[in-house]
Amino acid sequence: MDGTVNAAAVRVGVLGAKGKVGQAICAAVEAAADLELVAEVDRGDSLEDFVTSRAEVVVDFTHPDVVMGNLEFLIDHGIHAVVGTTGFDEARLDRVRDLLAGKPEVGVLIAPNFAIGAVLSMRFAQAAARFFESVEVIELHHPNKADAPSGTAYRTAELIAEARAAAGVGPSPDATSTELEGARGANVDGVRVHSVRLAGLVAHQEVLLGTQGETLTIRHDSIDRSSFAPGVLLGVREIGSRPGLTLGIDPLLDL
Ligand SMILES: NC(=O)C1=CN([C@@H]2O[C@H](COP(=O)(O)OP(=O)(O)OC[C@H]3O[C@@H](n4cnc5c(N)ncnc54)[C@H](OP(=O)(O)O)[C@@H]3O)[C@@H](O)[C@H]2O)C=CC1
Ligand SMILES: O=C(O)C1=N[C@H](C(=O)O)C[C@H](O)C1
Repeated sequence: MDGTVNAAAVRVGVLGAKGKVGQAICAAVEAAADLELVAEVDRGDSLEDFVTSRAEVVVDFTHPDVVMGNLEFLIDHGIHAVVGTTGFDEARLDRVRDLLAGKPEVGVLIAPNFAIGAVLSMRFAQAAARFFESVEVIELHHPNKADAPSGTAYRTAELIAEARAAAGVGPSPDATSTELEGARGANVDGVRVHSVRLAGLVAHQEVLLGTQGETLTIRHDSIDRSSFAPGVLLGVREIGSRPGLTLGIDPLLDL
């Protein structure tokens, strides 16, 4: 919002603009010559700001409790959405599909992780999953994170489980017969997912795979929230030509 006018620039709004990721996205949009930051909305502001500012695409990094209402508003007003906020299960995705059915020209991109390394690490884990007897996921985040496990870990576990099922690989061996509740983590489609919350961290994940005489660790670290910006900007540039629901940035990267 520096007053420079580029008539061809995509008009971008940010929801959760004062949040940790929202601030990084606002800075990245402002630095991009082909994008114009036209609205910054946070708690207490009105979603109508996106209408009055004629935003074409809105980026949402808010909270799982409010993101569905935001999407309802944006789709209803014909505004494309790029969503990083977590908390999307199948029921929520179906609801978004229903909303889009009434506005077929609108595009919504929902991605559990916009960092290129995280996207690749999920792919690597998916590819490796069928070759190892055992697999567990450990995600490590800053202590202000609202949800556990992370959306990325949840999706990683789903992809691993799908790959193992398709290859006919059985469950990871585990002889545990007594345990303190929670000691073995959450069970996502048969894959154990462990959540660490630690001051000083940003967003990190390890996929541990093990089989006879060897282990493989696939680790990704977002050491700064700017890691999410290139993927988000790619989504902002592309979503106008991708009506309907797009899940993950993989198709935008030709993965
Ligand atoms: N897909 C991805 O690549 C990534 C996804 N995320 C996800 O993004 C989300 C946000 O993360 P993060 O930035 O760390 O969280 P923050 O809490 O730092 O930021 C969220 C912001 O949204 C604001 N907010 C809350 N409710 C509303 C509302 N109804 N309308 C407008 N603004 C609102 C918050 O205000 P207040 O502080 O007053 O509550 C806050 O400023 C999380 O779900 C997180 O998991 C995070 C990183 C990467
Ligand atoms: O809350 C965060 O910080 C992050 N949330 C996303 C998730 O839940 O996977 C993406 C990344 O891990 C950072």
